[in-house]
Amino acid sequence: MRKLQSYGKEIAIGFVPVLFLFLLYVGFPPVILITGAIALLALFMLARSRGLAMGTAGKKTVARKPEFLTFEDIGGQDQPKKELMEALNFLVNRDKIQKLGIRPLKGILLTGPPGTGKTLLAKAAAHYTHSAFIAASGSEFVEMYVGVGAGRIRDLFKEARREAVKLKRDSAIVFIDEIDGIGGKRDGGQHREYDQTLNQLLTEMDGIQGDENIKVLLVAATNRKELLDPALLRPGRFDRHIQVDLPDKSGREHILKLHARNKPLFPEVSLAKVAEETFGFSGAQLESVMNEAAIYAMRDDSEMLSAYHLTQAIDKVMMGERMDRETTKEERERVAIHELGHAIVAESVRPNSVAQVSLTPRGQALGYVRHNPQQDRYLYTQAILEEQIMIALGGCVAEELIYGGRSTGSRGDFEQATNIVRTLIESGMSSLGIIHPQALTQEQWSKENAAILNDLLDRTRAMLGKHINTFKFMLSILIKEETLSGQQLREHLQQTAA
Ligand SMILES: Nc1ncnc2c1ncn2[C@@H]1O[C@H](COP(=O)(O)OP(=O)(O)OP(=O)(O)O)[C@@H](O)[C@H]1O
Ligand SMILES: [Zn+2]
Repeated sequence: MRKLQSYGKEIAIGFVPVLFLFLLYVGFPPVILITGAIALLALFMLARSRGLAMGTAGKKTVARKPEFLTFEDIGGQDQPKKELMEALNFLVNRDKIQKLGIRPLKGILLTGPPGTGKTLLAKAAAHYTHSAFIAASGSEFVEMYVGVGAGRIRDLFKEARREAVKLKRDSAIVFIDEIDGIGGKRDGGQHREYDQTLNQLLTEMDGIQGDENIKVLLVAATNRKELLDPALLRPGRFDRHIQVDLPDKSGREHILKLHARNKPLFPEVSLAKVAEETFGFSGAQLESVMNEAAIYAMRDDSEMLSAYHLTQAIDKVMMGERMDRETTKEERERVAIHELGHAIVAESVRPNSVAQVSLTPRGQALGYVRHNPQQDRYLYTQAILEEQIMIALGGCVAEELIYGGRSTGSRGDFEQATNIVRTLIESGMSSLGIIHPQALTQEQWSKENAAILNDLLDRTRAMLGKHINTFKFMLSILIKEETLSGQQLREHLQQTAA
């Protein structure tokens, strides 16, 4: 929208000299023309100072008309939406609030992982409260020169009020994404510039200045609340903290449906199934899945998106684009053994959990195991976490069993394993008992990590040792076919067990 408007302005300005020359040519007296031009210029300047021009608060700041983005356009996130609406009702029912002497709401902080819809929530909040909306990112205020950042904050709030006047609204919402860029913890006068910016923000939030008739509400977002300066978190600053998490299964289905609104799908496509298979995806990733699926459909010259296009898109968003890497025969065999290791452990600890083993290189991975959709979990038991570690270790254990040594292909697996070990320790499920994470010394950590991993490596070795023949048999299929279904794997495991 902004683009179009500013082009319009440029075209209009370009037209002025042409008109001038034309009028001169048809015999208009130059004196009248020049007087006219000066008058026009003066009118233009006046209009500008009245705030009819937009977007003066900072280079990248965007001022927009309240967009028609409503809470209904946001998938899942029922709890954050509810909490946000409750908080916003304070803004809507201002008179009532004042009569009861309730302190007006100053700021709402949205916390959560990237791509979960925090920006969308802020926009919907503007629509819900009939407010003007202005957005900026915390990174825009980090400047080399002292005072520039603070000036930009002042301009931003001024701009918000001006925008509200222009749109005849009595409130404005200022949205600052990545607020940790300005509102991070202050460390003893090191960053003077940074301090001034933050102070300015605090002053604006205290609402000392400005047009009292226009209420400005600050909505900010961060992925890392723990980095924020405590001054921002005090009551009367960000009064409401709303956690925006990754969507659960029904949330994912809702988001997929929203992004499928403008896409033709084959009738057999089940978005519920896609939702099942996209455990852990953010809203932004789900949007990407729908978009990539449409691109695959176009490549196939198909007029509609099929279930296959969606499966390909999920793999792409999860693992990266399919790569045509040149790999040697030895490498492919080792990768096959490694992936079979993950798959056989997975089938042993969680029967029916493997969907597919694949030797297709994608993104960083040379091969991968796709697991069947899991249920969303909110609680993990020690047994589940240990099984997950064993599945991660299965790759390197298989390489040891067949080749007598490991390769660099297990780095990611070890990282995953140690992350889960951390969860075990921090949840009081290790020999250290219940321990505060910050009280854990480096030495304790390394020792406990090694103890847990060695124990689980032993258990994984014992488990895979029984399947040497399965490895050899499945390897030949996998090398030939490039993929192996979970069903094929299960049938073979059953036969050898019998
Ligand atoms: N709940 C949702 N419903 C529908 N679409 C969503 C949802 N969450 C994310 N999206 C999609 O992802 C895009 C990015 O979301 P948004 O910018 O709101 O995320 P964010 O939480 O602000 O992320 P970041 O912290 O990275 O700025 C949206 O434009 C939208 O297409
Ligand atoms: Zn692996």
